[in-house]
Amino acid sequence: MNSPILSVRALRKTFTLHTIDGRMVTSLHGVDLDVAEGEHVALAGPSGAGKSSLLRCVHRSYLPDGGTVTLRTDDGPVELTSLPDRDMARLRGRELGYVSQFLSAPPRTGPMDVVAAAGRRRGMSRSDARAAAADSLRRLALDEALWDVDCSVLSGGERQRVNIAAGTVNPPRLLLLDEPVSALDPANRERALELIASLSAQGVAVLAVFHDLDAMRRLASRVIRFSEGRIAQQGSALDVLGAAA
Ligand SMILES: Nc1ncnc2c1ncn2[C@@H]1O[C@H](COP(=O)(O)OP(=O)(O)OP(=O)(O)O)[C@@H](O)[C@H]1O
Repeated sequence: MNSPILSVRALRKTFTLHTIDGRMVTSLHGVDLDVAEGEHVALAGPSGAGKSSLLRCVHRSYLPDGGTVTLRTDDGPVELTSLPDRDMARLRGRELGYVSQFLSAPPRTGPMDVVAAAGRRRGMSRSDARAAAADSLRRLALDEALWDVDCSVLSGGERQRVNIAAGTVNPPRLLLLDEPVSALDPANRERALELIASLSAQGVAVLAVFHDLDAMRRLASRVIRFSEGRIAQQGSALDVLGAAA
């Protein structure tokens, strides 16, 4: 493997459920994984296995309880679990992206502004960001009549396309995807998967959760199967998922 973009070592996350007598739930029991430049790693496994917890710990929307998450950046390796919040916010703009199933857009903001703002955060000029945003929205077939309407009036599938466009415009070095195409109809899902597939050729490292075996088979250079907060198996999509539909 090329020198990894992302190295996760001994990552642990435990939640304390204060409303249920302080019961502890451990979602990650010491996970190790690397993701190389241009590699697309898909996380598989049953509900509750720890897939989203891993993405959130890498993005640091969850603070892990132990272990390290190291991202290779232009300024060298950066250990994310101990990074000051301000530096973390800066990295999230330039180097690390997260696309969930849900779009979170500021009030009274339209798709064009949301996607162009993502391009600006990743260092593009205002005009380049708007041109790239138009390109992405067109590629995902979002009707141009919707580009300036408030995102809150969009359908679930339209919002997901805005989210994918924002996550992939001038893409970051590492992109985390958590069920990004779950609300898309077949034709729009196809466009979104093609866009995501094209990221590898640009050297973008992707760590993704899809509940859709077909998407994993098409996109993943490696599949990691989680079980109860641990890596149970990893290998090619064929090895881990089998050939059956
Ligand atoms: N914020 C939270 N508070 C308490 N428990 C949580 C929290 N987030 C996750 N968990 C618990 O951690 C475990 C792993 O959850 P996680 O969301 O990572 O699983 P997953 O593999 O992504 O599941 P799914 O495929 O259903 O999204 C589950 O038992 C879940 O209830």
